[in-house]
Amino acid sequence: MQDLVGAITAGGRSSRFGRDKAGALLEGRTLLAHVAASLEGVGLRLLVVPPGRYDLPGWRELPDTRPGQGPLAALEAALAAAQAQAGPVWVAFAGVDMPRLTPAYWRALAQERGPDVRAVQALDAQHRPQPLAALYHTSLRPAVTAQLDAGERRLRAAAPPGATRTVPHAVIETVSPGALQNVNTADDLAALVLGGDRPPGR
Ligand SMILES: Nc1nc2c(ncn2[C@@H]2O[C@H](COP(=O)(O)OP(=O)(O)OP(=O)(O)O)[C@@H](O)[C@H]2O)c(=O)[nH]1
Ligand SMILES: [Mg+2]
Repeated sequence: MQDLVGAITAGGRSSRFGRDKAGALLEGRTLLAHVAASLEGVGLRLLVVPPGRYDLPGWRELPDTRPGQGPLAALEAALAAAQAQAGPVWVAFAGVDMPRLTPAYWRALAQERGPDVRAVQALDAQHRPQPLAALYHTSLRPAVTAQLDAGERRLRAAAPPGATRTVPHAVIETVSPGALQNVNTADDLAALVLGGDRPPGR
């Protein structure tokens, strides 16, 4: 994991959750702390967030270059900073709301990197590629900038169809059960607390 840069995008409004979901507690730790723990082994840690919002030791705060423009804009900022600080490198890009991510999850994705690959994504139970909790190479930054300049805001646009590898859901469930569970609402969190096994609700 040392050769990965970790980036957590944490500038959302949690409008569906009703209060800042990054600070919500699950098993005595915040959701943000759970996600950060999954990336403890990476070489460089970036938190894309409005300045001063969180105190996350070991993580370097990185302000949005296009504040409030969503996770695709946060990915642009992360790829640019990763390239500037570490050169051409893979970025493990996560949201604040996937507390079941683990180092084993990221290792499973990292195994799919290759010379002609620019993004690696997990497939959910419906075989849909998951754009958060995915790997993106810094060489995608110019394409992401062009997409944003053209008005694109969907994170899923970042993964180039011809250069994206996917990891089957069955593999994900074997190495890191429930890793894709995503907390968008209070009910999603309650389901996790109860050990429920809902599909990701993004
Ligand atoms: N840095 C940054 N992160 C963002 C931005 N918008 C959303 N995110 C993050 O993207 C991730 C996934 O977004 P959502 O699950 O929709 O979270 P959200 O936008 O806070 O929640 P809703 O308001 O309910 O959509 C979360 O980790 C958010 O914090 C943004 O403009 N900048
Ligand atoms: Mg979400």
